Amino acid sequence: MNDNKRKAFTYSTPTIASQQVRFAAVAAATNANITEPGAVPNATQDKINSFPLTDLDLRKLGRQRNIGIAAHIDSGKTTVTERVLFYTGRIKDIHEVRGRDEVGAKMDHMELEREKGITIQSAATHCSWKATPPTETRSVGGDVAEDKVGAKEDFHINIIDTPGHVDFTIEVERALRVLDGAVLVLCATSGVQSQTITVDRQMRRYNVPRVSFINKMDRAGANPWRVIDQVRSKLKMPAAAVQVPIGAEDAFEGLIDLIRWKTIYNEGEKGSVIRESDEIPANMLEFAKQKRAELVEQVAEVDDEMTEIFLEERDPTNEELAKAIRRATIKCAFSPVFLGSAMKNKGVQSMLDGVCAYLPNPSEVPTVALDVSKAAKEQAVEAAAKAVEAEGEEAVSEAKQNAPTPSVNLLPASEAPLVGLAFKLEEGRYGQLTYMRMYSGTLKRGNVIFNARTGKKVKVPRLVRMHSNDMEDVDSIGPGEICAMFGVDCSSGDTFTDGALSLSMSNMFVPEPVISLALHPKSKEASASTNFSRALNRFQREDPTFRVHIDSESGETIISGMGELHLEIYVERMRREYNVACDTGKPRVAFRETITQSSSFSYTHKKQTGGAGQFGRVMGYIEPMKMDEETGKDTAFENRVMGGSIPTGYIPACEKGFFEAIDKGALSGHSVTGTRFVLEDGLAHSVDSSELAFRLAVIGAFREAYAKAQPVILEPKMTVEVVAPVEFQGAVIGALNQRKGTIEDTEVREDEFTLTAEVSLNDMFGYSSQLRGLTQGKGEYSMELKTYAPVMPNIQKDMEDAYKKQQQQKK
Ligand SMILES: Nc1nc2c(ncn2[C@@H]2O[C@H](COP(=O)(O)OP(=O)(O)OP(=O)(O)O)[C@@H](O)[C@H]2O)c(=O)[nH]1
Repeated sequence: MNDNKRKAFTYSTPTIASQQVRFAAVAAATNANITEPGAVPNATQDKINSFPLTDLDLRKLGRQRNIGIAAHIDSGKTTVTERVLFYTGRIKDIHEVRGRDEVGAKMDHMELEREKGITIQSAATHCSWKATPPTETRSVGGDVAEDKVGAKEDFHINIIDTPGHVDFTIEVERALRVLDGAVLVLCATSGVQSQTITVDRQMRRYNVPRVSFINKMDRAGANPWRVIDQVRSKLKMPAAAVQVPIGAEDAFEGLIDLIRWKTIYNEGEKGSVIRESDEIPANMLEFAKQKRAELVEQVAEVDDEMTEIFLEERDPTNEELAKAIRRATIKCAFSPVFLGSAMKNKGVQSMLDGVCAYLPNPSEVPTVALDVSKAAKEQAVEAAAKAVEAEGEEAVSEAKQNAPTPSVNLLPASEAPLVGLAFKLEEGRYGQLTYMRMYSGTLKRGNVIFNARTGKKVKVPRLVRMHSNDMEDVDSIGPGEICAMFGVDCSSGDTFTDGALSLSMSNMFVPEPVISLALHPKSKEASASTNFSRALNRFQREDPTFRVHIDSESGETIISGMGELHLEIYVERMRREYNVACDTGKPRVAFRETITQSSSFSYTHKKQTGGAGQFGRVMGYIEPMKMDEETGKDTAFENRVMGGSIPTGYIPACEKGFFEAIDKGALSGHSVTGTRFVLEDGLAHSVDSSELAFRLAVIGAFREAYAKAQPVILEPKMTVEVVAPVEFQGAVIGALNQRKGTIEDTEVREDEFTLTAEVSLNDMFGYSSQLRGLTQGKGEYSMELKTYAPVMPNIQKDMEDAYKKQQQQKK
């Protein structure tokens, strides 16, 4: 080991000059579509830049972290969060998830969550933490030091504990959209699981840097090195441990910190006292050296400065190493791995130090907003036209239509114009609670703010900070913070400003529901009561993946969502919170239809019945469309009509017609997805044309084109992951084969195995009770949407025949 100088590790509180450099660096590193502030002459950007970060802002932001805790189901997120709250002094005692004390974890505050022992809604909280920098010693001299951690407040951390179950994936999406960093919790035995892969994908979608925490080091079969290998191979994320465990499984005692080169033991009541020592156990010295070398090598792969040090064959100083880890983590190029056992109260404080040391503060995360002002749009259209001026009129017109909405970079300056994103709504005991992430400016109680989507003004009567379901009133909230407002009417995803600038934060990815069921109140009184519809309205406003519609044929209320558990929870909440007990129909898979090739249309809708006629002619084509990764949308209407052959006033009616037409596909009555409708030309009549005529023309045109575009029926294919004791492996495989599943991977560890298979959702009904029966209740499974794939031709034929018969009967 080299003579590591213990220089003070700064948390690199950014300077104003370094801000500009950072934007460029982070933008390049994360591949984000970011314009460097000031690079384009832009009045809005100039205005934003005229409110630079003050020294006070920088000091505050440097100590601010907004983090999420995300993982596969049951990895221990809630248990970890509970420990964090205890060690930071936010809660006075620890209550276990499904604990015997019947209190339940603080963060699982819904009655249902405590009963089922799962997290359903993400909960927000905040705490203060006196972090020990990775290059400093916890003690003030002496070999062995004791320090009551958390005694002195320092870093301010907002935490969101998210559900692990895939049915509640929107909660994870929402949280990651507004967080600056995350802790990815992994189980030391089960490693990277299916939902870990989903969470990883979501983190990448929003460029969220993460530290990893391998939990459950006390479990039989715990093997952090295998888990780290999986993070590298399955998640393709360079990662290395910054700690080495002392002892394993039952004998897991403590950790060796590979940067500070110290041993760490949790002692005292519930592990709240940390004992540190410079003495590395002799039998571990070689191994620890080897692991530190591995850490340096991994970081050198992704950080230029560390590469140089590596090539010089020099041992980096602790400070150099910690800084390189920080740079690489913020670029999302590396994840430092911490180890511990939340349940046995070990390692959580060091992980928290890691959050403060390696995850970015709000000023280090590029924040892009769309400039939706009229002036900016006009400027963008002009610039787009100018760029293709030489290519002729058609190119100019196309460029004008496709001109992107200009974007600007926000700075989290407290004096800057206010911009905040309402990322989550919750109807609580005291009315609607709107969670906001503040991106710039300061929000004060009593302020009047503007909803960028609706243009409506609202007054903020009450501002609170959340601590699970408890709240604390505050007078103002600064940039980079997370808070909640009371009494502000809006939808999830709305942007709020103070009216000084017309800005909108980009949209959130909303996955489409995969399952639906019919729902009716058990009693006539309940059906007539307003509670039934009030509950459904509330759930829809809170959760964009929960949808309700009335089936036009049966008149039944149909609810759709992300899985059986998702819908089951809402039915249960309806009974408990609204006193409406409901009967449900059999869950049905949300099939879809799509086209497999382009086809053109030229369609005239013409009706001459006495008085005014109807006339509308539309020409163009439909084509397959891929899903937009950012928004999750895969249908679009594109207007390319030039020269006014269809008057612009009729275009919205055409668009309406398209969305009406795709609501029910011609093959099976399921909605049509993956389709773009391009309207190129048409004809109108000065007297007989109307909005209705064009709407009907588009519906007719779509039908004509659809039949020629080789349509197919799609079904959701799921990735199913089963973990069970080895003796049940044969039975589990047999049952999945019967369900026409394709086994993709099996991994056997000492006494349990993990199996991954692809199975149609339609073949998965009743699997949880079957698995319970097959494995004496010891098997667990999780399931998530992998893809939509065409159903087998014979099934498509059966579905088409059944739909035709149903249509004929109606006639
Ligand atoms: N052996 C062991 N068990 C743990 C540890 N941490 C959590 N558990 C247990 O694992 C189970 C799941 O823990 P939770 O904290 O609810 O996990 P979660 O990830 O929040 O679960 P969901 O929110 O339902 O996804 C509980 O029974 C915990 O007691 C640990 O360090 N070691």
